[in-house]
Amino acid sequence: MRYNLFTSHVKLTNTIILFLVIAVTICAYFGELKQWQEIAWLDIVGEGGIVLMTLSWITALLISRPPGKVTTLLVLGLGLFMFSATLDLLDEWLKQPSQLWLSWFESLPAPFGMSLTSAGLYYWHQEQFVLNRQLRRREAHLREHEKVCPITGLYRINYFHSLIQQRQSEQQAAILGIIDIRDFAKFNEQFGFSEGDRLLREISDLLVMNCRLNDVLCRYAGDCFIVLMPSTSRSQAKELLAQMKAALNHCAFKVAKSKGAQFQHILTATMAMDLEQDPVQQTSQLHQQLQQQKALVGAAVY
Ligand SMILES: Nc1nc2c(ncn2[C@@H]2O[C@H](COP(=O)(O)OP(=O)(O)OP(=O)(O)O)[C@@H](O)[C@H]2O)c(=O)[nH]1
Repeated sequence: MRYNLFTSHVKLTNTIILFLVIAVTICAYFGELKQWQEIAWLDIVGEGGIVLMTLSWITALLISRPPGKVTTLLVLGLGLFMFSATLDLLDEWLKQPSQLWLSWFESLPAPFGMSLTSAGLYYWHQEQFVLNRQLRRREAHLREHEKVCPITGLYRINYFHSLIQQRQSEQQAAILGIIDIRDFAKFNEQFGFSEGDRLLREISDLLVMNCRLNDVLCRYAGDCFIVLMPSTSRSQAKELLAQMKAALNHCAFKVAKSKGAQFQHILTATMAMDLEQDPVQQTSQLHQQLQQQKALVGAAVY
């Protein structure tokens, strides 16, 4: 999710603009234009770069983060640093009178801002710790957010393959499970693609809730999910998948603009992870097992 600078962070955005206006006003009011030959262009490039980079960091923070203590500390800290840097930059064009309060005004905000940024980073670390706990069961040893499915928030299948590889290199056994929603194409046709997306999101949340702490759930493709269950016997894995199936079967999904609830029909399959076989082959073998089950139960299962 991206945040709007002018609606989600209106106070912080105004504060940053105010910092810039104050810096320019002070310099314009007290300063005196320098002669052309007195201007150090190299300093302008360096100091201008610092101001622009700080502004771009502030913008990136405001776009990426929700309002709250961490965002406020980081943005105010960087804003004060940018304020000092802007005064420093404008000095290159304007001679400032050597008044003590003015030099304090230029020097003090930067260290104060850096202290605020440091406090913000400390709270960010704590926030991330909590988020990491929430992310368990969705990811294991890696974090590569370009591999995450934006609809369900789950990692895609290539991440799952890297997990298998990792376990193979550590000679650690696991059971692989697959979960498929029946007739999802019909659901899309009947209620629309965006309701289909919402159903996929709800299903993945429910599946994550039914996983144990060390299991990792990923999206296989379309309406199919795959789970890695470490240190698990085949019967435990079957029991776990039966619980997931029951949870999904009983979930009364309320479709927008429809009075009734929709219940899902689920198929699952499991297999023991092979410590030697190629991960891609293993997951497609598991998917094939599922297809065979589909062929066996056909449409009569409902
Ligand atoms: N809403 C939505 N639909 C998707 C997404 N990805 C794939 N699909 C749809 O999911 C459907 C999957 O179709 P199938 O593989 O035939 O699955 P199914 O209709 O459940 O059929 P069975 O599993 O055989 O019962 C297709 O209609 C795809 O267009 C997605 O991200 N969002």
